[in-house]
Amino acid sequence: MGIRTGEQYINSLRARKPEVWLGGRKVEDLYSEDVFKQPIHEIAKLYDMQFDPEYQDKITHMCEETGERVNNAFLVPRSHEDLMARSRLFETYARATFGLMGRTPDFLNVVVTSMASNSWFLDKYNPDWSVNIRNYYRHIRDNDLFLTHAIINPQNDRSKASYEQKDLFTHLGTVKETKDGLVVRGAKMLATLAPITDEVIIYSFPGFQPGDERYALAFAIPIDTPGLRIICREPMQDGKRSVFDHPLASRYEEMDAILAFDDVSVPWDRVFMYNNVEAANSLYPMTGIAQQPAHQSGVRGYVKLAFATEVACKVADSIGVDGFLNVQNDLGELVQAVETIRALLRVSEYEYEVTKDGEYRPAPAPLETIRGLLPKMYPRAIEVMQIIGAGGLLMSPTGADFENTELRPDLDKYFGGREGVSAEERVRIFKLAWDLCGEAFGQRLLQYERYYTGDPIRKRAIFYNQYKRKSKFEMAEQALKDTTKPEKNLI
Ligand SMILES: Cc1cc2nc3c(=O)[nH]c(=O)nc-3n(C[C@H](O)[C@H](O)[C@H](O)COP(=O)(O)OP(=O)(O)OC[C@H]3O[C@@H](n4cnc5c(N)ncnc54)[C@H](O)[C@@H]3O)c2cc1C
Ligand SMILES: Nc1c(O)cccc1C(=O)O
Repeated sequence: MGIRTGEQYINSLRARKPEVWLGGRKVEDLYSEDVFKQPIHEIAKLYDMQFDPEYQDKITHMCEETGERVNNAFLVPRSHEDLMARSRLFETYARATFGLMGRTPDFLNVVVTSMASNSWFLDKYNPDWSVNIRNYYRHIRDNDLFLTHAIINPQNDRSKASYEQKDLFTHLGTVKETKDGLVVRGAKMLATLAPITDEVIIYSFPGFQPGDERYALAFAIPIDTPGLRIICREPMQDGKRSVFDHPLASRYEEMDAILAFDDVSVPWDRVFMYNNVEAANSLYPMTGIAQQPAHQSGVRGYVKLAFATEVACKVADSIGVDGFLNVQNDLGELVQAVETIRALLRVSEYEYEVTKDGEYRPAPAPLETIRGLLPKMYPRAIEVMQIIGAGGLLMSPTGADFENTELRPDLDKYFGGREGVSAEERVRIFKLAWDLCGEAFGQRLLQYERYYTGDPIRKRAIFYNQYKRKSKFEMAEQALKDTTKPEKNLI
């Protein structure tokens, strides 16, 4: 089939009945559920872009294996141009959602592409596993599927390993093998957008110890597999708020969920590994599933930071405060942050690596630097927005107020901005800002930037340790050598 339309995505969603729990009840019809309606349409728009002549060649390509048109997320990069083709896809999808939706289909499709194209390392453990992941890649590529993932254990007692938790199956683990496959039980988090996806893939960050065998597993199943329960967090909005009042929260809410597996059967052909601590710990380093998706999240994070910066600038301009030195200093800092991320992305794309199998990967150090900087830069952009918008952020009337003819003259008089900025224009700008910096929706966006890639503190520590392993500290050694020379040799 190859690329599918938004309508095809929606139709397949409507044909499924995953077990989704929301606010204490089972959702009967996902598509009619207010909270999911708009996000479903935002994802559908991305699918439709694949058929739009303006975007088609930017975000899709002809698959060599099938001769069908497929999304660039499924492209195994074999040249610098391929890397840039992916970059164009990431930026096109990110711009379509202002970088506010982190887990658009491209993210996990890139993960699976990387796993499949580097699956050879699994052969030494079980050749079926690498065959399975490659077939799975073909399946999602040729059906243009949308995946969620859950790679973290629920936060129960982080001071203990999985096998030491109160119940052996608090964290997701293998219960038994059958002739048809594995039976798995327990929970995994934090599956963003799970209710409105086609499939879920389970794997884990490295860090397994002996004793963790039953938890060292990776597999993928349809999201409506019997026994899989999707427990949604409290929604950040009810899905009925007006686009005028909540221009972003009403459209880009990404639901997050815990996945509880109640003796779920995973067919053998969907098992990518199990019962193997060494294989599970090798998954990240051997497959590039840190590097390739970091390219997507770097581009998306760049667009999101640039968007937040533009909104902060519009807030300042609309009330005439951007002539003040302190405001210019803060806004200049945000623009420099955006430029820093843009530059890091370009460095990662131009100083690419080529694996021994000829796969092109963006350079890891600049991408890891983005991962280290964005969790500080994005919250700072939000803080600057709050500081510049000040009391006005809390003082926006509603769209309904603007429609009231008795009230309207007062609104036009008291809510107008600087010369040339009408009341409605100023209020609209402030509402954009409030969704980002005041609403629960905006707080989630901030938490996402802090944690989407794991704990930023431990990530930075790993980054430093890798630097230390590689670096010979040559300049420092040279300077030390110079100062140990006898004084007479120094000029
Ligand atoms: C909005 C959002 C969306 C997300 N979407 C997804 C998704 O789609 N799929 C997915 O799989 N994951 C997703 N994540 C989850 C993300 O991967 C985790 O939040 C992240 O890895 C951090 O893990 P944690 O939340 O369990 O925090 P913890 O690991 O529990 O950390 C809690 C605190 O304790 C400290 N801490 C914990 N353990 C240690 C230790 N051993 N040493 C030192 N300090 C420690 C941390 O520094 C931190 O301050 C998402 C997260 C967010 C916030
Ligand atoms: N955060 C990630 C994820 O959830 C899956 C795969 C990779 C990453 C990452 O940031 O490296």
